[in-house]
Amino acid sequence: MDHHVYVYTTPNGVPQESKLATYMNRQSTSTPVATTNLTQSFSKISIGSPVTSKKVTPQSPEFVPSTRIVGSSTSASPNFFNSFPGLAGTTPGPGYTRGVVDSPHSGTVSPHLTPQPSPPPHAINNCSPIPHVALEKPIGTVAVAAYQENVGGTTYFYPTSADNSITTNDTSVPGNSSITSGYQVYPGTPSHVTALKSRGGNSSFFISEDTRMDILSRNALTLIQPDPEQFPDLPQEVDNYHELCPLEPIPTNPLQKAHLGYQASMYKATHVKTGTRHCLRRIHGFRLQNTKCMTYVDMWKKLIHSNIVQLKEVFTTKTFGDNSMVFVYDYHPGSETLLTKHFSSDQLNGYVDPFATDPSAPRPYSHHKNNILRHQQSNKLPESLIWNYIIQLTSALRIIHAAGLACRSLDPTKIILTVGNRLRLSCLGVMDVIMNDTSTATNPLALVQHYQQEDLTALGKLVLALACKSTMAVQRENISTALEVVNRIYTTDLRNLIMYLLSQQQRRSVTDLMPMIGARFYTQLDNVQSRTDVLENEVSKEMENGRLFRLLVKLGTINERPEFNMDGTWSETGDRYMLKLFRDYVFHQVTEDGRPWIDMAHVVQCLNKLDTGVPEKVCLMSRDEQSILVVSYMELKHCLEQSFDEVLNASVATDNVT
Ligand SMILES: Nc1ncnc2c1ncn2[C@@H]1O[C@H](COP(=O)(O)OP(=O)(O)OP(=O)(O)O)[C@@H](O)[C@H]1O
Repeated sequence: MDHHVYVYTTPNGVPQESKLATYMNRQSTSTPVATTNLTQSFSKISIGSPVTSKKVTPQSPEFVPSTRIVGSSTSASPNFFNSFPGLAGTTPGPGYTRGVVDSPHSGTVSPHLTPQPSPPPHAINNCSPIPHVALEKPIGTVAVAAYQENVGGTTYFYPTSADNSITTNDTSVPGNSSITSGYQVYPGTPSHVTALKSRGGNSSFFISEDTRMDILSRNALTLIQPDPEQFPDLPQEVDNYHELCPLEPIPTNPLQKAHLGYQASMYKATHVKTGTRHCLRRIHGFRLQNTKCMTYVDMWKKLIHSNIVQLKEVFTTKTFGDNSMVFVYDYHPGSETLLTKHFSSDQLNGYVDPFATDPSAPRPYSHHKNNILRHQQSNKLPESLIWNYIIQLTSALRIIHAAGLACRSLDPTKIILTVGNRLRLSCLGVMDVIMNDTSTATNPLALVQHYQQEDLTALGKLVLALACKSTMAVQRENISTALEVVNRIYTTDLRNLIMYLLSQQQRRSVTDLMPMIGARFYTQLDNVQSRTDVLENEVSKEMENGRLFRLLVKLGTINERPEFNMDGTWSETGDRYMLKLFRDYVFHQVTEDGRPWIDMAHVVQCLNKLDTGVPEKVCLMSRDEQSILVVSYMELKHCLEQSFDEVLNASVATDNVT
């Protein structure tokens, strides 16, 4: 059967029952919408294939009768674009403004198009001008009244409106004649980030595998719930928090004291109102005698810094079956303490604390010392890492001391580490409440200053312990050996810093440490900024992906919708029919021998053009390959927005009823 005879038998060239007819009806009845913004913004920049507004006449050289186009597409190997070089690619040539009638047949097979190669990167970036309009708003320019003309028995459809006159886009700075990128698209890894590739950069269009895995595991930890059989005694709700999940085995042995004689346990919990996760540090069996210490709690709550775990609130509760004091902090999933990271004995690697061997054993002292030295030389932490920690710790101490507070818990078990060696002080404010001595002291200021000096001594011990990879190294009897180890295997700067911190003769200050750190600050700053560059690039990729996701949600909401407002053909007619063909064009093309043709660049480019609504035209083929619609992305975008709004409005109306 000759499809074309059937197609063109009706008076206006379109069978009234056809999908195209319903589409054309929409065109003729649609109210032209405001054209100012976009046309103005398009007015200055020319694109590669300007679409002129001249009326097409039968004599026009580019006026190719639709029968030829359709006929070419019916062959086993239609090679549509190749047959008409002027139509190759997604952009029809100049003046190609007609629409070709649709067949009423709705085939189920994908149209056989000769897939075009992936758009080159420069094409992705610069193909079409980008109208700087809010992408979430319906496009405001497409006034698409249909014009039809019968020439020699063939009916041609083409828009008669502003659509055709839109050729340019002024996105440039006044006086600047450069053409900006055609539409929103991820422009590829910036060269300065490519240079950082070895340090975590990534050239894919998706988030890097390392970052993805980090985020995935942190998300999983954030959402993890305890097995109720394993923790039958966990309360359902404690104050404003629920979904409690222990972060460590709950101590059962009363002799197992963690905080000045009090047992302590840690939980992840969810705030009932905000839904945010927090970390609860519970001090078991603690009765608050004096509320004066709450002044310190308020001071701690105000302290915000990238190297401290912020204290959110403190409350007492009997929900655990005792008098417990609970300190609520930010939750940092996947943290591990400095102790577990660097000081735990690692049986697999054969790590044993060299200082732990009994110095009183019947061996010469020098033999023991040589053992330690040999051991440290092969196991030492990189000095750059130790300075990295020093910078972060002093950075935290600086603002703590400046706020008139003291850390009082500078201990490897109270410092947590997360990805990228980020370090945070995790137990702030607890000592001020438990000891409660700052509130009863006659001279609280002097007491705080005393504790600040203790912080600096604790910092010296911590650095020494890190340098020796041993918590035993800071014991009185080991200190001289430990310092000798530092002297032998690290720089004098590190030894001097430790000596300064451990010396009790002078009044020390955290600001005195800054010149000792010296130019290492610059190294740290460089590392942090480089990491920011890499992460910013990851964000920019995901920003584009998120935008495309929203677009796909809209398309998915419309395409193949079984019925809408009791209309079973809604998604197959009118604007939606174009969107269906567009979906086929983007996702369902097949090669000449029928294999699916999958090209991400094609998908991304098409979606980006749709999102922006560029004036560029696209040829959409019906599934039976009998007809072709030539529409602009601008028109497609208009259809998408209008159809989605229809569904959205209906959903709101339904919500109101129910
Ligand atoms: N703010 C936090 N967010 C997430 N996890 C944390 C947070 N603070 C601590 N943790 C984790 O909770 C666990 C217990 O922390 P805690 O401070 O009690 O250390 P600890 O080594 O058990 O010390 P202690 O022996 O004094 O109880 C550790 O694995 C730590 O990484």
